[in-house]
Amino acid sequence: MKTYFIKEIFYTLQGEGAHAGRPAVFCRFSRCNLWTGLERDRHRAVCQFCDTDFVGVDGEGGGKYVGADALAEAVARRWPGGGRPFVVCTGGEPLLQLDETAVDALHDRGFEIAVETNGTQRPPRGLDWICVSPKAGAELVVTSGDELKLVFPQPEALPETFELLDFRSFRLQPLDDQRVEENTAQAVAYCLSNPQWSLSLQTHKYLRIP
Ligand SMILES: C[S@@+](CC[C@H](N)C(=O)[O-])C[C@H]1O[C@@H](n2cnc3c(N)ncnc32)[C@H](O)[C@@H]1O
Ligand SMILES: Nc1nc2[nH]cc(C(=O)O)c2c(=O)[nH]1
Ligand code: SF4
Ligand SMILES: [Mg+2]
Repeated sequence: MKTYFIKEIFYTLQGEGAHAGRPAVFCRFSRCNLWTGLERDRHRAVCQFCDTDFVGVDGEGGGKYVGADALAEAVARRWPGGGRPFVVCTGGEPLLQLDETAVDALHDRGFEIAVETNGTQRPPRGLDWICVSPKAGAELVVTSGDELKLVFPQPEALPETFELLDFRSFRLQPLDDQRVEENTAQAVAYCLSNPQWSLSLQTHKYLRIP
């Protein structure tokens, strides 16, 4: 049986994108192909702006889950009951580990399954919502999906490069770094001039929730 390496599993509101405000269980997979997650490696990573700790399995609800049923049970235990159960698989890069067996196990427990991915790995069949966030310098292999959410600005990944791809919506998410306010103003201006693009705020950071 396959072992899934999970940093943390927690229940909160989806903070970003089209589903912002929706209650969701977050399943954060360990590891990414674009950064080791170690601060000493950040300067030489393909993706240098990551705001997330995805190293190891030591977070709340984290662990090494042996088999898809064990993982899906751990996710299901976090859902309070009622509504349509919703899980957001993120990371790290979830598509390094999330496979069709895990998708089936989550569906068996009634979950609608969303993923947040950097778009460099082919997704398993059956996902209900695919949000791709392209990274400058990383080859994009997922060129269709539900939502394209570009962290902005990335000088080597301009919005124009993506706007003809097969996504149902296009969003700019201001880069959260020391210049987040300028980045946000620039993203607002870009959306106003290019109305194919909408703004995605990381509302959980304003709300101070996980
Ligand atoms: C931590 S990533 C994990 C999923 C996947 N590896 C990816 O990059 O899409 C989750 C989301 O946060 C975004 N993100 C990461 N660091 C960010 C930052 N400093 N500012 C804004 N968004 C950020 C990513 O682009 C992605 O949309
Ligand atoms: N509330 C909340 N919403 C999120 N949407 C995407 C997140 C992520 O880290 O992938 C995230 C997160 O970490 N927290
Ligand atoms: S691809 Fe995603 S998880 Fe990996 S370093 Fe970049 S933002 Fe973080
Ligand atoms: Mg996050």
